[in-house]
Amino acid sequence: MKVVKFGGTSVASGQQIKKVFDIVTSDPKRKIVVVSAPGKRFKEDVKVTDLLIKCGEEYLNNGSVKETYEAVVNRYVEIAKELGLSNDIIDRISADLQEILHGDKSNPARFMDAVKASGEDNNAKLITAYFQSRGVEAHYVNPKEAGLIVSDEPGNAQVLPEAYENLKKLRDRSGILIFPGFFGYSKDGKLVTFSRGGSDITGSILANGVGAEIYENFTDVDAVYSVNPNFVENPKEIRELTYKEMRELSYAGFAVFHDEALIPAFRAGIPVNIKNTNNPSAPGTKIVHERTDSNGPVVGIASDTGFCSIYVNKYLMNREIGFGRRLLQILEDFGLSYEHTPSGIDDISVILRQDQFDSETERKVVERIKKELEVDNIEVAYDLAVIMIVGEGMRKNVGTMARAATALAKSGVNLEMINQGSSEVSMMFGVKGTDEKKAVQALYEEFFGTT
Ligand SMILES: Nc1ncnc2c1ncn2[C@@H]1O[C@H](COP(=O)(O)OP(=O)(O)O)[C@@H](O)[C@H]1O
Ligand SMILES: N[C@@H](CC(=O)OP(=O)(O)O)C(=O)O
Repeated sequence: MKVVKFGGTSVASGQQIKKVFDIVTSDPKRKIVVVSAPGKRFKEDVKVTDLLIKCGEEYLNNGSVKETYEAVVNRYVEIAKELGLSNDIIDRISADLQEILHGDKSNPARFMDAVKASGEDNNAKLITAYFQSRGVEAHYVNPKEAGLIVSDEPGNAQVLPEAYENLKKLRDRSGILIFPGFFGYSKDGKLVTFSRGGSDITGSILANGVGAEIYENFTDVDAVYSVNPNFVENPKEIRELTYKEMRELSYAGFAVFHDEALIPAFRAGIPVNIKNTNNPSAPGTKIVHERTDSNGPVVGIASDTGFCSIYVNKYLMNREIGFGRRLLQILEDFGLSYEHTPSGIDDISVILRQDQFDSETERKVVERIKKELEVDNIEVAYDLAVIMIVGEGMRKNVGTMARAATALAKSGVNLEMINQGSSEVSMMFGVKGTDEKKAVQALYEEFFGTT
């Protein structure tokens, strides 16, 4: 049995959904189909999830959403028309959205989750109707009824262990099961969404639950490339990656697959195959425990922006027991999560995502660090980019750090910090956000270039 997930671009139009139908029905093992909300049809298009967020926020702020509401419904109307479906399905979708928008708003985060999730939920219903219209036995499955139980963290849910046992029962159902991605239900029955891009997570959970032989994740590229294709033209395709490599790369910016989506598949030893809906015969990229392919030391280069760093310096920091713990405790007291902590003998930097760090929080954090840790110097820097070079081969290869640092220096990029992951599968470079593209291109040329 295979679990197959189709991303937003694969279900963005009637034409795309016809491709989904062909792919699913071409292999009888493709039984469980996870779908996203309609995504972008072209570069400047807006995803239905983003329209829904706008719609929900407008409703919370002023109660008037006519234009945005119509923009959402129109996406489904266009799809239904292209697929030759009757108006019944559109009536169902409009009624559902109206009910959600007129529902309980006393908890805005919960309200927004319900609005967002309707994108995948209604698309799953529409796609089921299309499969049925083509004479195939297909059933829409609601995550509540299937027992996809998650933690009660709106917009950031995590699967709970009991979900897997519940989902196992899907194996016994007949026909093709169409399952909406992106959300589950808390123990007390409240709808909760995963973080953005979370339909990948749903697919992985289902693959684990039903013990699938493979989790196929269909998107709009032929493979995972060794670097973001928006930064380098025709980058090298990656045939095979280990779970560890893919997790590091997706965490660090490879938007093609959600970093949290690897764990459920990894735990059950289920390989993941990333494939292209527009070119399904291409082999795609396989994510496995151990790869046979021997790339060079580096398999991929990922980057992301929006980081800040808190640099702290204190003479004899290395001798002061508990310094690191007390520093991180201060951050924890403010509910701040950190990403990296490169350190030296007398100094340490803590890298955070800056969207959680406003000026008032910065003032209070800096004040406490100065007072409680009696540091010699503290500096906060904003708008950093973090670049990761990743590859299992780095464990055995000497000199990768030197090659990377030299390539960056030659291209005139100033390194703000360096960190080597303890697993030796990744190296992190912090640079100014404005240098991100230049740095990625220099590293790509060094490790994959032909010159
Ligand atoms: N290293 C990479 N390899 C492949 N695609 C990447 C990479 N980094 C970023 N991307 C982007 O990820 C996109 C696919 O992810 P996404 O837009 O979430 O698709 P979907 O709609 O299928 O969920 C690609 O179109 C590409 O622009
Ligand atoms: N539609 C949701 C969930 C998702 O996974 O979408 P996509 O498959 O288009 O990345 C989002 O945009 O976040």
